[in-house]
Amino acid sequence: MTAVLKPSDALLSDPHTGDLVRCENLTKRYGDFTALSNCSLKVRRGEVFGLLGPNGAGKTTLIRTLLGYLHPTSGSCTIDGLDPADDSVAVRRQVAYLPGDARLPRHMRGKGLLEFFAEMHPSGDRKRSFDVADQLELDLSRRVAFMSTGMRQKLALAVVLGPRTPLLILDEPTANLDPTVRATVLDLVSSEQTLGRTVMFSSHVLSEIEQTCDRVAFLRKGQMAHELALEDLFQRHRVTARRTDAFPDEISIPPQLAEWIGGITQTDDRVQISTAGDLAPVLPWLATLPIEQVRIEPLGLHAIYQSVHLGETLPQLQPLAITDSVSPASVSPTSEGDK
Ligand SMILES: Nc1ncnc2c1ncn2[C@@H]1O[C@H](COP(=O)(O)OP(=O)(O)OP(=O)(O)O)[C@@H](O)[C@H]1O
Repeated sequence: MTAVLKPSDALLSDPHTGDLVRCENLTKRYGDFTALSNCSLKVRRGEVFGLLGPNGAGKTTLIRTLLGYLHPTSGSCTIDGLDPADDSVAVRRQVAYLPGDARLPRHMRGKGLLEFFAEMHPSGDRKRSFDVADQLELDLSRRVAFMSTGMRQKLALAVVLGPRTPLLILDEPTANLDPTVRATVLDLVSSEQTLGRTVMFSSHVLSEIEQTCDRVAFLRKGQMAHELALEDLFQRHRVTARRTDAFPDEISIPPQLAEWIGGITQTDDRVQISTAGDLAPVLPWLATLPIEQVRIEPLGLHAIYQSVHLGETLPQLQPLAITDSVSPASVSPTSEGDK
């Protein structure tokens, strides 16, 4: 399903360019517990930015600090140059926010609720909210109390996608939704970008981030562990092949390919090579290796996520050594150029 919002609906003739969101060394402690530690981040205008991280990594804390619901322990953040700690009302005018645990008045019917929120928000737009509800095939005649969890999520999305704010922050927008509706929500997110809005969203579903985002940040234990442009990810591949008997214990990477080839990992019967960048210069070299049953696959966010989760530090633009599918104990000899 495709969203029907038209570019003519755009409010966003924002003359500014550059970063809409900035965090600098943001730290948030709850008592003795550090939920965010020295996080720095920039979200450019007009991009869809994904926040990834395991449960408890600090995603919601970061989002709520950006909105001024929480005050940083140290460091700073701004939205459109405004500091939410000083000017949270002005910041919230710029942002439509879908919390992970959106609570809606249970006694209201869907229709009345959308009208109410459209009137409440300075940039509210009743028609857009109703359009979104329609695309999500939501029955607005029901009371919130009698809606299923997924229906309430749809209603919350219709509330949040209505106002014409420059920034949209969605905390797990597709939680509790079936696969068809998830796809519609991702289409809606992409439409918002077409309309010129900047979108930040968190999700545990890596394929959604891959499909929708321009850049992604990985939070791990409150720290900004890695940032990645998806364009860069799509240039990374993993070559897996069976070693023939002629395969040497060590192979050397031709110097002219050094910037394309990352880790080489070998087990008894197979070899795995990670690449970054255009495959064209690498293929002729691969063809000279004594290997067979060659498989080349895009690296994918999952492999990166696993590496970040395991605490590896990944270089931004250099080739990656991803070893998630090979037990380090079984690797022999361990790689050349491996991290
Ligand atoms: N009010 C609070 N008081 C104390 N600790 C808190 C509070 N809110 C969050 N935390 C802790 O801060 C850490 C980060 O929580 P946060 O909700 O930001 O994580 P998250 O990445 O959004 O997780 P999830 O993916 O599970 O939603 C967690 O360890 C959590 O227990």
